[in-house]
Amino acid sequence: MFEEIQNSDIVQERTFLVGVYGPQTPRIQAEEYLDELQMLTHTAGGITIDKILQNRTHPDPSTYVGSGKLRELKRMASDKNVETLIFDDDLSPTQIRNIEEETKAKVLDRSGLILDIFASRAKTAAAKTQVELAQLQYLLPRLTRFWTHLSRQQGGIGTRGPGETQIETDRRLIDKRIATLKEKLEKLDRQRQTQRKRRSDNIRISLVGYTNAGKSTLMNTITNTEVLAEDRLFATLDSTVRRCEISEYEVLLSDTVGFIRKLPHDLIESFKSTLDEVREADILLHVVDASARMIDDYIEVVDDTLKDMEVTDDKKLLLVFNKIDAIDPRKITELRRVYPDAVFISAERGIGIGKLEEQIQNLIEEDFVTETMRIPAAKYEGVAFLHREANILEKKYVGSDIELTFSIAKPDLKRLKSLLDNIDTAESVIE
Ligand SMILES: Nc1nc2c(ncn2[C@@H]2O[C@H](COP(=O)(O)OP(=O)(O)OP(=O)(O)O)[C@@H](O)[C@H]2O)c(=O)[nH]1
Ligand SMILES: [Mg+2]
Repeated sequence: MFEEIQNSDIVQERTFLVGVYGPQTPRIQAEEYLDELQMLTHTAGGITIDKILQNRTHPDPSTYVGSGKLRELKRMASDKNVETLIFDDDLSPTQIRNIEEETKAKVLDRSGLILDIFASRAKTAAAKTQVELAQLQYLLPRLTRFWTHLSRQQGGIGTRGPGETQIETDRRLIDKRIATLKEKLEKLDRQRQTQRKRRSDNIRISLVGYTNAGKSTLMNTITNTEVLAEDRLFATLDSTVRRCEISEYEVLLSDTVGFIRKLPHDLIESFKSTLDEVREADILLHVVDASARMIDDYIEVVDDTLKDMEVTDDKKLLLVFNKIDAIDPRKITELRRVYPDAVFISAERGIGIGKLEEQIQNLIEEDFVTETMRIPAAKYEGVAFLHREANILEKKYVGSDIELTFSIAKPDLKRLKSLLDNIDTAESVIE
């Protein structure tokens, strides 16, 4: 499954994964979280030697787990040759320092790990810039821990003013870099916006969902192309947009970055622009891995993240359960009962795709609007699309114009308006 990373030339970092459970997080849930953390660790190129859970009302403010547990961790780590401890929750700078001092191990938290993965997977200029920005923002409050490391890296570059500490210099360097990156992102954003404007008359559909749900696979199945899809978390970091036809409608389908529980806040912020595709979509297809254990949790994380990003307003949302080839039919029946409006598919095997397209068509056609519009008579004759798609309710001549009242599907109205803008003679017959 992870053969590229398990290449024998590369010595994998040996890790322990550490979490807590208690009244707020039941043990079974905490175990599931650590399974996910293990998957993240694999994706980052690490190997999980053991998973350690402690029962606590809440994490210890100075050492996360209790001090006894910490000593035990230290002993276990040295027994098993483990150099890295990865914690399932974000750690404060104090916690990181204390744990490192006590155990002499390298300490990483969930956000740090996710940021690492994003950094290694980012390919385009936009994704790279976004990730670097997120990393620096994550680093800034943690400088107490990182400053020695940073001063080693940037030692020669900074101009350390008199009386300044190294941390202040680093902080200044980082602030400056953050400002540069933000400027760069704004520029990239403007470019993207111009591209988007050019396509604004199309119906737009976005695939959203938890990481590894099968969004890219579905994109490939629908559009008959090859977007990278693999059994790793965060295979996709950039949105890909493809033009395709769904039940005779020409649509733009976009594949986006997957969400995850406890997505680092800095990442959400910097990936907001990547999610513009989602923000501007007419329909969201929420892809869910039906073979996962805690489906409701996953759905909730995605719903919450979408809400955080304020992208769900005025959008239609279709729940798509994927990977039904990998589950017991009884589970499908149960899911159907709980989610009667959902569609069930296997993106990989091409099962249920016809039904999915039908549902999408229903959503597209669901809301017809009634519109009154004045069109020069010459144009009226020319636009075949109008005659085919609109249901004309009233027609009145006003001078050389025709005033029309008609009902039409919202996306068709968009299309019609852009056709009318681009036609200027009675002779042009535009489809
Ligand atoms: N059994 C089964 N596996 C599937 C199906 N669809 C996708 N997968 C597998 O699930 C894994 C993840 O698929 P992707 O399409 O990369 O998932 P994604 O949602 O794009 O993931 P990220 O880009 O990482 O967020 C891959 O190993 C796919 O082969 C399916 O219908 N059935
Ligand atoms: Mg993907």
